[in-house]
Amino acid sequence: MMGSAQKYELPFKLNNSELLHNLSFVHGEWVKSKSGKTFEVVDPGTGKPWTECPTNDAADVDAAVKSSHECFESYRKISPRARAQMLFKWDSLIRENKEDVATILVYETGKPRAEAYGEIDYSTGFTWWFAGEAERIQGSVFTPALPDRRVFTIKQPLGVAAALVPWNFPIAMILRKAGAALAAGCTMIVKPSPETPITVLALAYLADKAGFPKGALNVLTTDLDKTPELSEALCRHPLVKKVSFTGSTRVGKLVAKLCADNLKKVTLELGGNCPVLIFDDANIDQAMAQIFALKYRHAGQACITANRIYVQSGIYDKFLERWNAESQKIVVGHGADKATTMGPVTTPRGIEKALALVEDAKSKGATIHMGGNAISKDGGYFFEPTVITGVTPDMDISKEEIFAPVSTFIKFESEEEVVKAANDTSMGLASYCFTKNVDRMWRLFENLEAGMIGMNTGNSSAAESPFGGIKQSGYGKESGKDVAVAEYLITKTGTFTLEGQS
Ligand SMILES: O=CCCC(=O)O
Repeated sequence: MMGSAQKYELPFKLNNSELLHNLSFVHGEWVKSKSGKTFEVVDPGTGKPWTECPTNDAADVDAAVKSSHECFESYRKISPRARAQMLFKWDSLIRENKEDVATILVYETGKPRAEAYGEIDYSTGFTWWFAGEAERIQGSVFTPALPDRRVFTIKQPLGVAAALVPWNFPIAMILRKAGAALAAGCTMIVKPSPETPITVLALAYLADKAGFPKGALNVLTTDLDKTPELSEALCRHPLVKKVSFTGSTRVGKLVAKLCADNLKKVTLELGGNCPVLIFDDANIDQAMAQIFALKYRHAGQACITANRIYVQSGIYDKFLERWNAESQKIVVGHGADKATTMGPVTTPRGIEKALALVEDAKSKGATIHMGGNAISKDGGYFFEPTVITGVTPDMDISKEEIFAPVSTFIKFESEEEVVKAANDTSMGLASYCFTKNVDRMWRLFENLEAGMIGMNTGNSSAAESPFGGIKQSGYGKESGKDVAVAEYLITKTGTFTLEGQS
């Protein structure tokens, strides 16, 4: 690691210290930024920096893109089986280094170790899945209306892709995007979030070890200030043909605008404001277990988390009582502590936003049943598990992504009323419903406006299921059969006129 040993004390020890890199990775080399500037990587559980990474800016983009493009020219011709084998090798190496990768993840995101393991298991689902997908990319052949013609389609990789990824699930987001791109025959440049570059660099190191050629997966790190400049340079570079972004709707619109100038293909996984509908006839144990895990996953910092929990009046009091009792049991602490069941939020901005949302709700008449405050503990960014009732549509907390361990409850009477309320948002990422009435469930599946519907199910993200939203939650699909790899392919149509076939 560059100069960090003297400047910072590493707060953990790895079994395989080779995994730890804090320079950008371009064309198989560990490189500094042209400016030589760096930014600090902070442990959210203590607020202390523990390493630094290059602050790349627009001046660093061309070399990285040219490397990716040079690699693309040969990588596109590698057989799908060879691409699958590299993805499988990458998958095995990540699994072999699971303990260490989890440690880095804990010290970058703050999530508890058990959740870090969970993220790695979830994420290697993508490498495994896309290894399989690589060999199943196929075109078609058919006879059109004109009988002397034959039409065929082939699928070809788009070219260099750029991935702009968030900090909440840095392993899952990289493997979901890079898995699809590399399976398709594209190369990729990743711009990790400033909070989680080291996790991403460890994955790049393992991709290199897995045999991917130089330039197949480049990583350019940068800080918060230079993120817009670096991202814009990537979106505008003529050799970048595709951009995949996961993050806020506000930034997603900027990315779409930048890419629209050159009609680049874009996948946008944007904000969520996901409703949960729990009906009187639901299995309360099932709903509790599923939604509790969903809500408190990574201290509420998931785009598909439960943002608004609607409970029907017949079970409302009982459900709330159980929710409060379970929430009281949460042990908030550093992700590396064995007793911890919920870590800090990842950034101080997360604390500020949660406080502002709670304050706004309170000022508009909501009741705070528990929590509502930051926890001052060891310098970390901790927030109390918080339960709020009496939430109304005019409150910011019911309009915005909370991204903190704050649960909001709303009582409802009828299916019609709750569907209207659930859909009353510009977002459409995921919705969840709990009922044992099959007809109602089917209606909810059809009537809820979201890209993913959990039916008696909380978190349903999986490599084999298409992931993606509608409305202002974005467009395009990641993961799932055919659709995710298709985001990185073009379809070329050939038409052939056949003579002598009477
Ligand atoms: O936060 C967004 C991604 C969460 C997931 O993949 O389940």
